[in-house]
Amino acid sequence: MSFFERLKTAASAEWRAYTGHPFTDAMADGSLPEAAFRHYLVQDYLFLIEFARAYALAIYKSPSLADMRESAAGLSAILDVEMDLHIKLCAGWGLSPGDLERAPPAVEMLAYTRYVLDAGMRGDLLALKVALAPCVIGYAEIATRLASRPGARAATNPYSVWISEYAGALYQEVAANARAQLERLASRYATPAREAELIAIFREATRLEADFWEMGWRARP
Ligand SMILES: Cc1ncc(C[n+]2csc(CCO)c2C)c(N)n1
Repeated sequence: MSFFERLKTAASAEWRAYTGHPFTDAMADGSLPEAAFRHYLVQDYLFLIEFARAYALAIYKSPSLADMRESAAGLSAILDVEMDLHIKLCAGWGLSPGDLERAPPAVEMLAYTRYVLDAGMRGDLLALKVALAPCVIGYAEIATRLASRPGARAATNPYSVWISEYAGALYQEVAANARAQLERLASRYATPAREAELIAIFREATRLEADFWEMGWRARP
């Protein structure tokens, strides 16, 4: 079994709660109230700013130039691609990038981003990439599942743009690269003695991802 499969198996209850959250199903069938999605997306913009810092930390923590380039590509995927989706969608509600940056941060956003940054600061690159894995690999898995639902990508679904973005080739490749890098790092730096610590980081980050959906889900009118 691959390293990532072992992490997922060890955190299977948390992984299921995250990747199968009702928020995601409601995006697929278009029934998610706009207010819930809007709250999620504004907080996700703040989340991406902090995650950009986590990728910058990963560049710093990289033992090799190849690892550095890998994290630099992730950083650019956030700053140059992913945030554009948020800016475009929020512009439709009359929100400017400045409005988004000034939004009051939710505790779920703070808890998750602080956790990942802290895991990265006290640990090595592998620990940081394990903390980032639920985010990068999870969204690719969720979007692929949602895109396979009938009507999910139809123009009548207000969430088709979001689904198509993460189910699209670009993000699928970002996730595949992240997964391959995780396997490479694990083969070099994971030892049986470290496995419990790495599983604990993965489980906690996955739980905080589910809490992030839950934050949006609670914002339903
Ligand atoms: C709560 C939350 N979790 C995951 C992602 C997805 N994501 C964040 S950074 C990144 C990698 C490079 O773009 C990806 C796929 C998100 N947007 N919000």
